[in-house]
Amino acid sequence: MSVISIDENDDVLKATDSYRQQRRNVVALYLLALLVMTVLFGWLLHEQYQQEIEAAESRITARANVVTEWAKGVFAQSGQALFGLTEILATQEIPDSDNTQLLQRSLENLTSYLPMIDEVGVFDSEGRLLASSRAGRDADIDISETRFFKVFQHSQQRELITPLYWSKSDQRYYLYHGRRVDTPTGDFAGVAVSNIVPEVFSESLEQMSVFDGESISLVDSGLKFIARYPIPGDQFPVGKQIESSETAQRLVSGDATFSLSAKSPIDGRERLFRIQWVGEYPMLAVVGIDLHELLKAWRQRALILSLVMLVIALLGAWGARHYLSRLALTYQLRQRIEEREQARAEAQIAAAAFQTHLGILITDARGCILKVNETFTRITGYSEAEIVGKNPRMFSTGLQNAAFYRRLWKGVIKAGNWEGEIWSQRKNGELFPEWLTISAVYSVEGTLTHYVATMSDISERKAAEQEIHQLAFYDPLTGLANRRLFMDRMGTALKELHRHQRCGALLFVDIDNFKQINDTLGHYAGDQLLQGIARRMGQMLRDTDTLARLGGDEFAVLIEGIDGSSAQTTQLAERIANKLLAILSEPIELAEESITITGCIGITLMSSGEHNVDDYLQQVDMALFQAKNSGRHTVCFFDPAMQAALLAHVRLEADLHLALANQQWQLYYQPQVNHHGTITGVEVLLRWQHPERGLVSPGEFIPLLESTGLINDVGEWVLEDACKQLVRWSEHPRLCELTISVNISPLQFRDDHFLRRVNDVFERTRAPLHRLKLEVTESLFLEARDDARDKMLALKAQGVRFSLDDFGTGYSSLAYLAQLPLDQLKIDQSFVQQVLESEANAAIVESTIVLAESLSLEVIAEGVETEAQQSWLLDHDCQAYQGYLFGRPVEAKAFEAMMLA
Ligand SMILES: Nc1nc2c(ncn2[C@@H]2O[C@H](COP(=O)(O)O[C@H]3[C@@H](O)[C@H](n4cnc5c(=O)[nH]c(N)nc54)O[C@@H]3COP(=O)(O)O)[C@@H](O)[C@H]2O)c(=O)[nH]1
Repeated sequence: MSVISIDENDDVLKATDSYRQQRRNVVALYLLALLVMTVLFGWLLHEQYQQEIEAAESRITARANVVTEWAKGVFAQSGQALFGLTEILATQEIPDSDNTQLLQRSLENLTSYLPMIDEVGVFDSEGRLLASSRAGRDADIDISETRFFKVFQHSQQRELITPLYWSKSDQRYYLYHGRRVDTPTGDFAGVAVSNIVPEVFSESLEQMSVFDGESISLVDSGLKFIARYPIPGDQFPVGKQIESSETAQRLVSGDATFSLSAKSPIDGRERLFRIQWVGEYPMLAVVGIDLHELLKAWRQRALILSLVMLVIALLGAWGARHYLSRLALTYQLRQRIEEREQARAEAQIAAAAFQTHLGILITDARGCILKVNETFTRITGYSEAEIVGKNPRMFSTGLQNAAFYRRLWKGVIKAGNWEGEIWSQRKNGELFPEWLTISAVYSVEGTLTHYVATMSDISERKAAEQEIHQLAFYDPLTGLANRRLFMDRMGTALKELHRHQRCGALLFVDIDNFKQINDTLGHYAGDQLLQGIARRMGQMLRDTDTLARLGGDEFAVLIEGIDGSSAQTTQLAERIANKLLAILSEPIELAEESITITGCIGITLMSSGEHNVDDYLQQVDMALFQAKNSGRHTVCFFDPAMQAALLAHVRLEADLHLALANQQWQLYYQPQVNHHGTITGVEVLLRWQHPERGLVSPGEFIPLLESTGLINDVGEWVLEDACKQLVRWSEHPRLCELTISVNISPLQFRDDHFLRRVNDVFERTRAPLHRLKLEVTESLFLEARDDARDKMLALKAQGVRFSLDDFGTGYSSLAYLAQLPLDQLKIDQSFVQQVLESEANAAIVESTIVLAESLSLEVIAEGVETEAQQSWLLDHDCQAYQGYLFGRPVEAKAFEAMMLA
């Protein structure tokens, strides 16, 4: 396995890239230098070539000029001779054929001093030969039909030279130079013609010195050779036609002088020619220079330069190659060094890795242990010497079956490795969980060579996981499932329930007065109690049931998988609940005391319906609430009606929050009378004018006001409204004596701000406080008695009076009652209404009246509905009454109307 890091791989790749880049740069540089050198040398050679050509051109131009001038001289000489001859003939008239001898002699004289003229002849106006410088010339010669003659005959042309003309009679070429002869009167008299022989020009050209490869030619207007020098071979072919369309074209286009390169028709050598007309004559001077000869020196220089370039290129190539091979060598060396470094690093890493916190075990392909590391020894307790040569099978614990190992090896063979949790054993026999990975190692050829196993002891981790699991899902005090696990089990149970169409039951168990036990015996005892209860309930329930502690003294039991009707399930759940209550009520030893407790159980049945976990929890909660409300040691099943009531309760509570702001509160007044039947005062009773439900009774909403804390605000409103009423009545002569009794909830009274709020009301209303009576109940004095008493005293000091409401229903300490600043005892209507039927009630009422008398308190009986009841009360010295007999609670207006009627 390679242990080269990604960074190192990057370095290797970078080095390779850099090497390749350098190699490319060197090659590119060399090619660039080669290109520059080639261009430079090429330019140099081209320049030199141009110079050679230009020098040659100027040389042949000068030579052509010389030849031209010279040829012109030849024609000028011929012309002068003819001019002289024709002038003489014009003045002396042309002799007739009979006396031409004189003329012939003249002509002979003429040719003797003009060597370029072979013959001079004179023709008459009919074209017949009159005389010739050549003796014995045939007199019948007639040139009248020649174009040459006709030019003179039909025009005023004075002089004309022909191109090369083949003389049939002489069997040779001539250039004929003719001049018109006129009569003295100026008419056409004939033509004097001189025959110029081409050889004249050849001989003259021979006199010229020419360079190697240079040629000088005279060519007629029909591009036939007249003369040339030098002449290849013995004889020059005068009249040889030159086949050069380019030359012909240039001549036709009117070029008087031009240069061109062409192959010589004479010797076949490539030449640069200078061609120009010889004046006005039908002759061209052509000077050529052999390009091969001309460029000989240039070619030599080009060759030398090319050789130099080749040498430089070769040297450059050699240098570049040398540099590249050095570069390659450096790169290879560097690579080798890096490979060696990497190999060393890998070896170090491998060695370090082998001594890792993981235990490592290496076997050969047959599973024979070859090597283990120190960590392995530390984990298992086996030293390398003890284990090498053995098979790892020795670590198997038997906790994994054969199928497990089959899967394991299948994984190793198929995927090349396997990893997982497995139990192993140490040398001392201790079993421990380990995380094991097994990798198969193959050679380059693909043969299995080794197995490498790494292992880590995960016993601590497992223990920690177990602890975390325990903390997360179990109650640390009782070891029972906690709320989270219970919810989870509920979810699973519901799914099972739906799948198998079974029933289940959910029970909530609550210990009665657990708080008191905690408060009185201490939290340690409370904990012991909870542990004891948990143990007992756990022993009683089946393993398939789930018992959980949800918090505080609240336990939950989940009973699953009940096969049967809902009636059977109900019976079973009830039986279990009763058993639970029974074991709860068994005495338990706590803080060296034997305690007996009771509990309440709420039950809801679960079936495959539409309810979810939350629904069932809500239902069982309600059932428990119901059970608790029904008294101690009770079992209650969830009842949908109960749910509806609770829902209504919840809605009512929501509406209550809006009632004050929406002015939905009203005060009703119920009269209180003395034994004469005179109304002495009223009790104000709160009513809630609900927008949908109509008038709601205080029995429904006062507990809600108390549980929500709204009682303080609403109670303050009642007091303030009552005080305002007192103020209003105090101004009315027939109402000013009335007292008003206001009910004060114990919660309201106990509030820290009660006194301040009441005083604020008094401040705001300025009510006559001696007519205000506050009705308090006995429950006010169950706790924080002194505080209640202090508040009463504070108010009493301002003139406020107190009535003890519902007297007889509580557990008041009479001794303490005596210490309270009370003014009145109010006998509860439950006693009053049964006073005639129940001796016990009558006895209570009687003793209450006596007690009030002994404490110097007034006494009033409430709930008086019949005259018999009033009569009985009067007989027993109760002289104040309240009840439907004297008037139901009514609105202020109705009450006032009744009073004033
Ligand atoms: N803290 C506050 N408590 C209040 C306030 N207003 C009322 N209450 C308390 O609510 C309870 C129920 O009151 P209510 O429904 O108004 O019933 C009162 C009378 O209507 C009823 N009564 C009076 N005479 C008779 C009778 O002859 N027969 C009969 N069946 N009932 C009768 O008794 C209730 C008055 O009781 P009490 O206060 O004990 O004198 C009730 O406990 C009220 O105290 C309030 O503003 N604040």
